[in-house]
Amino acid sequence: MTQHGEISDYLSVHQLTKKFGKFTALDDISFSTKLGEFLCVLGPSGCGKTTVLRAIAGLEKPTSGTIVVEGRDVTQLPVSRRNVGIVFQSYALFPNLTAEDNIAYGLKQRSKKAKGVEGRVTELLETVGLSGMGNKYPAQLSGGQQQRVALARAMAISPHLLLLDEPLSALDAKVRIRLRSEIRQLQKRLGVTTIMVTHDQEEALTMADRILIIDRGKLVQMGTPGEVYDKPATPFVASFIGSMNFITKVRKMEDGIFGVGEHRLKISNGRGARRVQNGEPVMIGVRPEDVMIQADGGDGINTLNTLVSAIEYRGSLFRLSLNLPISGNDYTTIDADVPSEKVRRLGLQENMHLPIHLPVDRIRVYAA
Ligand SMILES: Nc1ncnc2c1ncn2[C@@H]1O[C@H](COP(=O)(O)OP(=O)(O)OP(=O)(O)O)[C@@H](O)[C@H]1O
Repeated sequence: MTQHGEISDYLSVHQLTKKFGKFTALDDISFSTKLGEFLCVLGPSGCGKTTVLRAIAGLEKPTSGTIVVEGRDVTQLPVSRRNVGIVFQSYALFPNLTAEDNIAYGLKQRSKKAKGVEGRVTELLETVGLSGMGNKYPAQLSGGQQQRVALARAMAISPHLLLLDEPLSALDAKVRIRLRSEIRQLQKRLGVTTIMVTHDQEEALTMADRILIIDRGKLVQMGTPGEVYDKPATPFVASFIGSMNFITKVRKMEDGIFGVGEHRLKISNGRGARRVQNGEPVMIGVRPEDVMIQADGGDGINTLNTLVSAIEYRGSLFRLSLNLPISGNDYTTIDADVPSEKVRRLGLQENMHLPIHLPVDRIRVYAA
């Protein structure tokens, strides 16, 4: 490791802080990306995602911290000297220029020679699947087509870094899903290192090599989609990506054994469980799809008796709300996602008693 990350890192952001007056929008953010990687910056509205992207682009001057690209400190460089392609949420095309001219705009700015521009534009139109549509104006194109033009325009200058700020959020669901895979395939083919901002967890899970999760200006976790989903570092990450049941007032009894009222749960799930001391209060989390209904077995370990309080139809599955008595009149609610076929086969209904099983390796432990 060097001061600014691994030598092999393509981009590294080091202790990036951005203040707007007294308000800290980004607080000491450090991360790096490899060449050709697709990184998603994910978080709720106002958490600082766009500010991260703008700082990398050179549109926002950091209060402190450094941004290094290919070993070169670019923190003080203007956007024009950073070799980045940017696509924003709103298509931001010039309405009075055709698709072709929009794409050619950056090329012509860079080089006075018009030679070669035409060929490059034709190639880019083909790349984004708009061959033959170059002479249309933005108003004559659908939202998805306009965003493809914006993408072609960003890529026209062959940027080393592609920055996408919620490029799909203005599009309808079907187009969005199609463009997701188109952008990802294109990015892989061109091998351009890409950072995309999104507030859509599904978009991040399906597109990213790695996801960076920001909560109120702080980087809370960075990992592959599988890592952040299976091992969410904090309760915030756990409930922001997918859903998670939390059971509070849990105490560690001994290594691997936790007490919830009169119940004893066996938990073997990595560091979270080992870090806490015996007797310490903790909170545990289990995803609804990991709650097994008794018919799934479990040999009596982590078996809890619940009462079905509600059943909600969700198409391929049902979400069951289950009341779990903790002690005395105290109870907690656990959601379980059960395939529809199984709910029908077992004849599950409201007010039924239902034993459930919590798999030892699917329970997360968090500080109370
Ligand atoms: N120029 C500015 N002046 C003052 N405050 C700003 C400025 N730009 C951003 N902020 C504030 O910084 C915080 C982070 O803004 P940012 O746009 O990065 O959030 P975001 O995560 O991209 O949100 P969204 O998903 O809603 O676009 C917000 O609270 C915002 O109000």
